[in-house]
Amino acid sequence: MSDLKPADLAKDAAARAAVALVEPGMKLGLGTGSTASVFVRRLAERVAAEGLELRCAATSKATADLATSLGLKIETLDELGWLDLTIDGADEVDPDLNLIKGGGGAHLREKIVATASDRMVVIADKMKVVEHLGEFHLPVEVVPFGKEATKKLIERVLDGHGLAGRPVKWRNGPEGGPFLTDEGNVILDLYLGRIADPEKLGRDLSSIAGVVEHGLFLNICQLAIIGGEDGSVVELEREDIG
Ligand SMILES: O=C[C@H](O)[C@H](O)[C@H](O)COP(=O)(O)O
Repeated sequence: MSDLKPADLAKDAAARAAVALVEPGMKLGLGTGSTASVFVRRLAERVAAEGLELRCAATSKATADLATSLGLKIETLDELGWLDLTIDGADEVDPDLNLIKGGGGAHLREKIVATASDRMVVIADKMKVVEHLGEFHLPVEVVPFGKEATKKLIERVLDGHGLAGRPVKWRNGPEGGPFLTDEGNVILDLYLGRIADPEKLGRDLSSIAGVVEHGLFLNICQLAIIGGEDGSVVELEREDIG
């Protein structure tokens, strides 16, 4: 991967460090997005070079397609049952290793896979590390049926969090129509700014019937590998916190 742009070097540094965590025989969850894709490429290189025996589940059709094209065999999460390790990217990482995910709309499957794993490790470039979650929009996956009523209920939740009037926008797909997730749902992006109480916001959003899943990943990630453009990596562990 000598043709990497400088901005991708940080992702590659984090991905390479994550590949070193993979052990023979592991059941592995593969994340979604540009950083997770670099990891999948590096993993495929190691598997080819070492003949590593692994079993992998993907968090999206896109990742499954990429992995398969690189010679990795993808099985369903149900076939694997439980995973040893999931490696994924993130849109924001806070000092407690809480995350915003779903910039690519894959956070539902990503959360199912991450929480069915003994360990979730996030790989990211330095730009993703924030003091407080919320500068990146918060994606919420919503069932299409009655979506405008669900939007009203979400706005009511935001009022209760002192976030009244913050923009909320249905995400569009590449063709201009609504973005559809792998599960056939739509995404409402919440442009909130600083989220003062992510735990409560997450609970309140999850209590709405039409909400399938939000992009707050709280107390799920155990390790964040943060890459720098100079190829350096910094590891932040959950045990280090507090
Ligand atoms: O839905 C997408 C995922 O949550 C991604 O892992 C996240 O958006 C980060 O993506 P990227 O590595 O492309 O910045």
